Amino acid sequence: MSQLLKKSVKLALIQLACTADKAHNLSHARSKVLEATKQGAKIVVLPECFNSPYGTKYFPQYAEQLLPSPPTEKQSPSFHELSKIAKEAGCYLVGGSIPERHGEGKEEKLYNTNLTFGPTGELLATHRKVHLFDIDIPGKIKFKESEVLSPGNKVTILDLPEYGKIAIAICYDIRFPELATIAARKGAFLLLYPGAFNLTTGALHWELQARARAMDNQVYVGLCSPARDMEADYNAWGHSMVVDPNAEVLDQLDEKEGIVVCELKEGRIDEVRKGIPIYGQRRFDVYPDVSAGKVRYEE
Ligand SMILES: NC(=O)CCC(=O)C(=O)O
Repeated sequence: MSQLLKKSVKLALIQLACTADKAHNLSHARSKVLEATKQGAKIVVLPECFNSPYGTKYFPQYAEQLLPSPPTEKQSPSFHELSKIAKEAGCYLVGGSIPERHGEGKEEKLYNTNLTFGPTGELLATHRKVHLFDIDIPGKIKFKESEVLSPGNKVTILDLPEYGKIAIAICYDIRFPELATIAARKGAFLLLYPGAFNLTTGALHWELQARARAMDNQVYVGLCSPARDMEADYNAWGHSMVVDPNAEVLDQLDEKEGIVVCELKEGRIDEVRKGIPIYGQRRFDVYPDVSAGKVRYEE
């Protein structure tokens, strides 16, 4: 069996206390990433909307232009700061997400976009949230990202030469197991979701979704939330966590700011898949319509 994870690696999830002050969020993110890499982390993840409040009214105000790439400092301070942080810390930096503005006038669109940088500061991948968070649970929570955001249209998988492939998606994307399954079938050892669940759905589904994606695909899963702020319009669930390929929670935070650092072990995926060998037992002859088919993805 081929090793999906070529060598053990430490993953850090930074549950950042995000504020309305973008410059502060960026410098705070820098100090937390450096703290994580001092603990040996080589892959570091920031939360969804880590440099702005989370809410449809905030997205236009905080949006940055990313294309054509590279943007200028003025067009995207976050792009430049994340690139510098990745280089200074010498890590793969999965930069949570930021609101992105693309196009002008009637053509203008906003996206919820992840930027991922490599240890020399180069941009490795972008992922625009594919499934927008539109829900309405009477008396509990109503949220409609699609009022202001447009969806992305690809599965995002990237190859980290020393370790193997990882996949990135954003928050509500986790509810659509197809993205995860496609990424795992294409060889990802780790599925990462910067995300900001809330007090209603977080309690119900956050851990369940993380463990389900790990169990279905027998890969590592990391969910990285902002810290909870009860003064903010949107109260994030927190509980950033790492789940192993056997769907066991390796570590998780509570709702406060913090860092989770976990070692992802070479050989663990193979061990789990050997014990419960669903990978070799699929019956695509019975359900050919759910095989990967024509999927738009980027490596
Ligand atoms: N930011 C989000 O996409 C939130 C998703 C969420 O809370 C959920 O229940 O799903």
